[in-house]
Amino acid sequence: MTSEDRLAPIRERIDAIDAELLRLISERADCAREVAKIKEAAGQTTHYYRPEREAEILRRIKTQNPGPLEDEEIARLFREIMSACLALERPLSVGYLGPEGTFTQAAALKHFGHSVRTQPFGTIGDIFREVEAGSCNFGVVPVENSTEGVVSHTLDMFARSPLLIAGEVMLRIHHHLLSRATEIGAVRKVYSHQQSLAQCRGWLDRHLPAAERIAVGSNAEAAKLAARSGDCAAVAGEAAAELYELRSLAQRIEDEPGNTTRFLIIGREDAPPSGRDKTSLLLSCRNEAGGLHRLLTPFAEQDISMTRIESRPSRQGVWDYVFFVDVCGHRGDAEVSGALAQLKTAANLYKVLGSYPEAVL
Ligand SMILES: C=C(O[C@@H]1C=C(C(=O)O)C=C[C@H]1O)C(=O)O
Repeated sequence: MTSEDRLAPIRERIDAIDAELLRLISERADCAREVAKIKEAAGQTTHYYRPEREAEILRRIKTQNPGPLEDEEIARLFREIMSACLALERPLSVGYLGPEGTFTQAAALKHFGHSVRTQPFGTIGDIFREVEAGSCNFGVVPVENSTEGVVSHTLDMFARSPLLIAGEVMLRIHHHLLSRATEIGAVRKVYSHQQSLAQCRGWLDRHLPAAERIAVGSNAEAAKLAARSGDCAAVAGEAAAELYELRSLAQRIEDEPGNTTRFLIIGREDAPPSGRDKTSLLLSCRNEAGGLHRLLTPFAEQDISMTRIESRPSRQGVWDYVFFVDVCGHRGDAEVSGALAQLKTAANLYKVLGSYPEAVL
């Protein structure tokens, strides 16, 4: 039997499976449409997106996955199916820190899938404003260990904004050397955001010791500049390569291979409980011995783990600080709401920034 003979029946099976998949996906889309009708009748007209429900579905898919596809891979496929089903009614509009090709755009698509309408904005402040005004349903902003260097700006915006956090996204950041040049030796200038240059310093020292390094506003901006001249390169992500038609001369050039950036989804409301949630808070205490310790004691007493604490100058007094705190659990959970009630009376400043599902993908 030739290999063609052996392939034929397997291909027939694949065709039959595809037909079945198509039928099932269409049936699923019909169900999502029914859900939308019911939500519409109940007066939910701005959007039908339910972050906690999507997180539950993705978690379940991952635990039920029989293989051979990886959990992450199968979840990504279902992510796209849900995104397409949701867009049937009205695609969500999602603002992100642009220009096109930034890691923030990649984070937006990872979280919402490719059927949303993404819209680039020049600054984090613009994204907050557009979501507040209702011209975008959600916004995506980098917050921790960011490659775009805007962590503190995002935190400071929360102090002033009524917006809430509706989700988080973790994105592995891989940097590539992108250029119109055909070989690394031809590169005289390297553009990138200063944090990306810093994250690839070792590689650049070894492979391009003589090239000038130029810091610009974003990696996408760097790719745009690199596209203008044959002896320039950008350190940027894969999306920028495609967008600006650049060759990837070296891949994954970051010095730390585990490099991950965390992004937040901001909206006019946060998310109902999904079973595995986080709550973010903005707090400050009196500037006295043991002040922070007393402030955080309710979490310890209720056995609530804190996943992050970040301090920022309050801008009100020279030595006053505000703290951005993330804890495990939803503000509606008994332990968390008990701790928050105690905290509220002890804190100078107390603001819940939102409860939302832990990142699944
Ligand atoms: C179908 C629903 O609406 C949307 C679509 C979902 C899906 O395709 O599974 C899940 C949650 C919502 O974002 C729902 O609320 O169940």
